[in-house]
Amino acid sequence: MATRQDATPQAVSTPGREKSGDGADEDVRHAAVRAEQEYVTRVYDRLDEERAEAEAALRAGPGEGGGSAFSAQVERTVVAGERARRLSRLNAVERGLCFGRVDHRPDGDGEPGDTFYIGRIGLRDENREPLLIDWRAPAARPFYTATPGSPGTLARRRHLHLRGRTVVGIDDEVFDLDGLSEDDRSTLVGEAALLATLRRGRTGRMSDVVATIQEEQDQVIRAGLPGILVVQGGPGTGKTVAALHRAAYLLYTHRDVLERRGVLVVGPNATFLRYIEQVLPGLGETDVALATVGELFPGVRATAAETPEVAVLKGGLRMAGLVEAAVRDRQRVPDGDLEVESDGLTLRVDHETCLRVRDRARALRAPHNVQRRLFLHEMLEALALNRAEQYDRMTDEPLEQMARDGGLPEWLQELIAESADEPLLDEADLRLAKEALWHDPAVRAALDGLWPELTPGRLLEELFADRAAVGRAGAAAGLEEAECDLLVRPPGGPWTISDVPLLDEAAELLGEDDRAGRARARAAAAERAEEELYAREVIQVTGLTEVEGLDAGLLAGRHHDDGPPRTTAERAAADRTWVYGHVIVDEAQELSEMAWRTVMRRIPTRSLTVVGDIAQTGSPAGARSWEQMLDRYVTDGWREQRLLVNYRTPAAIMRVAEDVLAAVAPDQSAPRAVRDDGPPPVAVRVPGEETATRLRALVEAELGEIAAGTEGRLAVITSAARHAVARAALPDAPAGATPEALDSPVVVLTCEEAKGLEFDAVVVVDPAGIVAQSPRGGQDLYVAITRATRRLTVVHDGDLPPMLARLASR
Ligand SMILES: Nc1ncnc2c1ncn2[C@@H]1O[C@H](COP(=O)(O)OP(=O)(O)OP(=O)(O)O)[C@@H](O)[C@H]1O
Repeated sequence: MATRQDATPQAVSTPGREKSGDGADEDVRHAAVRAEQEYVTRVYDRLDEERAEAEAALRAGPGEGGGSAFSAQVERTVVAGERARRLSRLNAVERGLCFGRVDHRPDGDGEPGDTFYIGRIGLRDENREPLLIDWRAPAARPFYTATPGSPGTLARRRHLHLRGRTVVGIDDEVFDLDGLSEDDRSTLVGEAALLATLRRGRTGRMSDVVATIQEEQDQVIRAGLPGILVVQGGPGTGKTVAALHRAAYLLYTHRDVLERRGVLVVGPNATFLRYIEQVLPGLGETDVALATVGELFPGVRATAAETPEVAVLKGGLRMAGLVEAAVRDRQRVPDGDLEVESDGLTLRVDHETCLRVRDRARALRAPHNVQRRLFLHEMLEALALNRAEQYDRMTDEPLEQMARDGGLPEWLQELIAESADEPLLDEADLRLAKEALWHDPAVRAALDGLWPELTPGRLLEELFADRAAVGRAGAAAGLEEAECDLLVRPPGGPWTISDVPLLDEAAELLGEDDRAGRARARAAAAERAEEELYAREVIQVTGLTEVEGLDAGLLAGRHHDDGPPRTTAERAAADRTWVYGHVIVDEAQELSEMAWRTVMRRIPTRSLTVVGDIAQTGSPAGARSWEQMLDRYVTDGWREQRLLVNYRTPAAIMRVAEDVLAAVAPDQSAPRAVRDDGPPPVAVRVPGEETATRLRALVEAELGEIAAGTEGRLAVITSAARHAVARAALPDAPAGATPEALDSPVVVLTCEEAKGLEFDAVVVVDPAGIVAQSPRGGQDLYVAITRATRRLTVVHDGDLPPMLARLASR
């Protein structure tokens, strides 16, 4: 495990050279920057050439090639897609293209050591010599892993700071002074690259940290693909950032598998996904599907939450039993015989036969909608036979009477006796009879009533609207009566996040209904034609537009609202049964047991990265331990990697957070803060009736502090009780998980909505209310406090909760 020293690079400078302001030192710095500028200019020139080549290739279109018309079409589509993706990657890496350099020690034979430049993508010069090493390549690894204690073969690591294409600073860490050439030794400069990065103002979007990845994070990023890797770490330890870099790294190293199967990142809410979505293109990757749990069921976008009681109930594993029982409850037999009026006859199937047919259908190891086909066939057969018997009787009875009365000639009597042993209907007659019955609305309604074709939506909607049905299924699943009451609701309401795993469960048990199957077949047929069209569009768009102006989203096909899906990620997101190559779950502590079932269905290979912090669990249905959630899915366990250093929150604020954590989860420990800057956090007592005016003034003042010369962001994080007051006080600030929330200088959020985000200044309103509303007594307050990167103010009415005693009052 990395120590703090391991995780924080130590700037080592040549004695006498580290002080700025020294004229000789400035000369050295300028000379070094000039030399690096020359190299960086070469790298950008190469990038421009590659872009021009990629653009020209896309414009020219693929060659004719041999093969059938269809295979040529497929080939053209694939080639155009590849080229479009390449161009989109080249466009996405413009900012900070080259950010590092490593100098290896000379080898034993006195040969000078290798020097490599590290960047967002790999580039080669015209002689195919490496100009820039992709950050994910093995040759780049020492850039991230070398520490003063174990430098490996590195003599020096250099960070390059770029503004646009200009080198504006360099920062050296020397591991072996003797390993550097005389020239290199004379141009050493030092500056803390990491801390400089961490002090940047927040922009409302997460940025990548590819230039300053720390050793313990690097272990997460480059861990092997198979199995479950749990990344447990306190707030601000870079879990999200490491997980996203891991997605990019895995796509680079296992491209063959992952490009075909895709990578899914599951996040806590839509705002969070917007917050992180820019990171991957910056890392040269665009092939990742992002979704919340509420979006894992295609066609549903659930955002509404349940009350805590219902969320706990619907999140528990007993719901799997409930859904199963609800499905069985829709496989019925009449209390007595089945009787259906058809064509003037009362057709009848006796109760025993109904039971037998139902049991035979149930015994089929198939989902409900498939079992239904067997049920229908056998019931139609029973009805057809009954109808034939009735017709038979109608003709036979008068004849028999006539025979008894002696009114039939002998030859006719013999014929009747001979036909008595023959089946009433031969195979062809039976088929026709079943078909005819199936077209009779009365028969169809009767059979549909016994074993309906169900969609997951219909099953659950009808279940929750029917207290008696909930009671029957609930009893089978071990629910109390009061719990059944909680589940009942009128039909027609929106799906909630907790419903999504139940819909998924139902879909598994129901199987595809015919309509969905037909729609899918149509979509598949349309898809081929559409892909061809897409390729043509891309070429056309490129022909018409400057390459810089191309929408990377379009080229990558990530987001568009019309037409069938285009990329692997999009196809995967539209297909409930899609099996991903790897799944990353962020803020994973929030997932319920039922949500885990849904996620695990998407990844039967169990190649997962699970990222979270048990100490931050806010959802009442969320995890109390990783064992609770994961053990049942693996036989040979899972690996855990802990991140222990907080890169976000300054030490003074973290001390307050530690007190909160000690009070609410004494068994958990907070991460160590790497930053020790910023003013001390404060508490401001504001009587309830003055909250609106004072909050407005306070926010103004805070904005003045953080926005000076930067693009600072501020969040007001409130208890549910004070949310409306805060919104009224700040009418111009967006509230909640809206798209504008990330772009606005001020936003009003609940603790739940603030999950995973960060802001330069945080104003926490009503800490006592937040503690009271946390299902486990204060985790929400811990989350709220640790969103701050620079300033924290806590606004309270009555007494401060004792866990905040450390705050200075203002
Ligand atoms: N190696 C690094 N270099 C620069 N910045 C970093 C590094 N690691 C993390 N950070 C920054 O620290 C902040 C916190 O990172 P991140 O959001 O990934 O943490 P987290 O562990 O997911 O936090 P939480 O659990 O609170 O959501 C981000 O601004 C991130 O860019």
